[in-house]
Amino acid sequence: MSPPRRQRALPTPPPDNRLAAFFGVFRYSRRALTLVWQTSRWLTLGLALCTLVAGVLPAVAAWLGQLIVDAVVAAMERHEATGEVDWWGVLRYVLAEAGVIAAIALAQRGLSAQQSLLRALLGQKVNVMILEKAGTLSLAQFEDSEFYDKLTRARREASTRPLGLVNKTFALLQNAISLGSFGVLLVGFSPWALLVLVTGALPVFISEAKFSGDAFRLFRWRSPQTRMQMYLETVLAREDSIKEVKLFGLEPLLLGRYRDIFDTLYAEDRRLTIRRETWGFLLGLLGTLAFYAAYAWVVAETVTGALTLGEMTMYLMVFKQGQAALSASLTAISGMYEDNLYLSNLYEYLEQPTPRDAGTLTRGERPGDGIRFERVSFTYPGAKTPALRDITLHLAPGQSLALVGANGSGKTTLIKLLTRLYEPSHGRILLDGSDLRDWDIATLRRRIGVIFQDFVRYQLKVGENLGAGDVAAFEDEARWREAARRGLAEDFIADMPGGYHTQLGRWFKGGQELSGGQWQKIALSRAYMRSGADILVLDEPTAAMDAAAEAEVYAQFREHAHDKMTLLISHRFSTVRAADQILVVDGGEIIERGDHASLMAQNGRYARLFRLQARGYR
Ligand SMILES: Nc1ncnc2c1ncn2[C@@H]1O[C@H](COP(=O)(O)OP(=O)(O)OP(=O)(O)O)[C@@H](O)[C@H]1O
Repeated sequence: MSPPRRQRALPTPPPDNRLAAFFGVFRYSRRALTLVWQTSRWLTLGLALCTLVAGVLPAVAAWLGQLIVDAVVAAMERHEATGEVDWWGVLRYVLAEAGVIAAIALAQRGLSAQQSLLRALLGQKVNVMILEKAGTLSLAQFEDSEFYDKLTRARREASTRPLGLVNKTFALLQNAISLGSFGVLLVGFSPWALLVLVTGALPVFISEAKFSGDAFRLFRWRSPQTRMQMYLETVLAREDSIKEVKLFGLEPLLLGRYRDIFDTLYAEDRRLTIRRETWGFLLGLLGTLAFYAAYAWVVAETVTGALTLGEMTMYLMVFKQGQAALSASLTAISGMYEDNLYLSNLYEYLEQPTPRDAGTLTRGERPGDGIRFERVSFTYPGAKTPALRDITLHLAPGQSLALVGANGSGKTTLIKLLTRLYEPSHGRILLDGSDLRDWDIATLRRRIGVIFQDFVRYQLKVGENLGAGDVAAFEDEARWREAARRGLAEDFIADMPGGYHTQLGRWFKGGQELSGGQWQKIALSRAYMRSGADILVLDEPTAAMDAAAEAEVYAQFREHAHDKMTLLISHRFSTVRAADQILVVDGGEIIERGDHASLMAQNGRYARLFRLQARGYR
C-alpha cells in the first residue's frame, strides 16, 4: 500500500493573506485563557504571580552584578590606598544577589508545580467537554467519517493545548517583562544595540511560524491515516477480534499495513523536521552574529574607558540573557500560533451543530392511538437509494407486529426511525396522534424498551449490564433480579462466582466471559428493565439462543406484552407466526401484510419462505 504523498499538496495562502491568516489564528487565545481561568482561578493567579516575579528578578540580578563588580573595584582601590577593606560594602551585594537567585528558583518551582496541577485539571475538563458534546450529537454524525476525523483530532491533541497556550502566554509575558527591564538597562548603553538584537532574532521567528503552520496542516490531513492506525491497533490487540485474526493468520497483513502507514507518516515528518531544523539553525546564526557584534562593541567601549568594568559585566549579562529571553519569546509566539491552530480543531468540534430537540410533548393528541407510520421514506445520509420507501403502518396498544424480509431489506432502519435515532426523509411517524418530532425525547425514549441485534456488551458488573436499561434503577438489585427472571438470565447469573456483582468481559480483573446466547439473555433482560415502557422492540432477540430458550423467551414475552405494543424482527417464522400483523419487507418497501393465516392464504413471498423453512425442519 502506498498512500499518496501529501506534503506537496500543502496549500500556501496567497501572500497578501498570509499576515492576516497568521494573526487570525490567535483568535482562540482568549478562549483558552478563559477556559484555564474557569478551571482554577487560584492556580491561574498563582501562575501569573510567579511569572511576574520570574520575569523581573533576572534584571535585578544583572544590576546587582554590576554593583558587585564596581564595589569590588572601589574596594580594591581603597585597599591599595589605605590598606583597609570594607567587607560589608561588597558582600551585601553578593548576599542580595544570592537572595534574588533563590527567589527566582522559588518562582520557577512555583510555576512548574502550578502548571502540572493545572495540566491535570484542564486535561480532565477538556476531555469531559469532548465527551459531553459527543452525547448531544446524532447517530448520523457518528457515522460520518469526516466528523470522526474531527473527533479524533480533538481527542488526540486538544486536551493538552489550552494549557500549552496559557503557559506560553505566561512565558511570553515573563520574557517580555525581562526584556523590558533589560531594555531599560540597555538603552543606557545604546538604543541601537537593542535594535540589533531584536532584528537578529526575527528571521528564526518567521521560519518557526511557517513550519508550525506546515506541521499543523500535515496533522490535519493525516487524521484518516491516523485513525486507520488506531483501528488496526485495536483489531490486532483486542480480545474480541484477536480470535479471528489468529485463525485467519491476518497478523502479518494487518501489521504490514500498520507499518506502511507509519512509514509514510514518518517520511513526511522527517522531511519537515529536517527542513525546520536546518532553517532554524541557519537563521539562528544571524541572531548569534548580532549578539557577538554587540559584545565586541561593549568590549571596545570598555577598553577605551567609556564603560566601567562593572557596566561591562552588566551589559554582557544583559545581552546574553536578553538574547535568550528574546528567542524564548519568539519561540513562545510561534508555539502559541501552533497551539491556536490545534485549538481550532477542538472548537470546530465543539461548535458542531447539534440536532434540534425542540419537542416538548409528554402526552399525545390521541392517547391510546399507538404507533402510525404515514408514507415514511428514509435515505441514509450520503446514500444514493432509499433504505425505506413509502411505509404506512398502524400498531395499536396490545398488538404485536412482526417484520420479516431478506438481509438489508430495511427492518432495522424502521426501528431506528421509530426510536428517533434518525428522522424520516419524507412522511411522518405518529405516537398517540402526535408527530415523534414534537415529543420530548426523554419521554419518548422512556416509553420504548429495545434490544438491537448489535447490543452492547458492557465490561461492567452483571447487574449494571441489566441496570443500563433504566438509569433510574441502575443500582437497584431488586429490579435487576426481576428483569433477569423475565429475560431468562436468572439461572446462569446465580451460578456465577459473584452473582449479580460478577464483572463481565475480559478487560478487567476477574472478568467472566459469557456465551453468545447468555449475552443475548442479558440484553433481553436489559430491555425488560424498562418497566415503564409500553413499546417493546426486539430485533433478532433470540438468534443466538438454543431452541428451548427461544420458546421460553416468547412465552414470557407474550405474557409480559399483553397490554403493550410489540415490534419483532426475526428470521425464524416459527416465532413470527404468532404476531397479530406481519409485514414482509423487500428493498425498503412493504410487499405483503396480514396475519399468518391470511398471508399463507395469499400464497405469496411469506407463504413460500414459511414453507421453505418448515421443510428444513422436517
Ligand atoms: N448506517 C447506515 N448508513 C448507510 N446505510 C445503511 C446504514 N445502515 C444500514 N444501511 C443500509 O440500509 C439498508 C437496510 O439496512 P437494515 O439494517 O435496515 O437491514 P435489515 O433488514 O435490518 O437487515 P438484516 O436482516 O441483515 O438485519 C441496507 O442496504 C444497508 O446497507
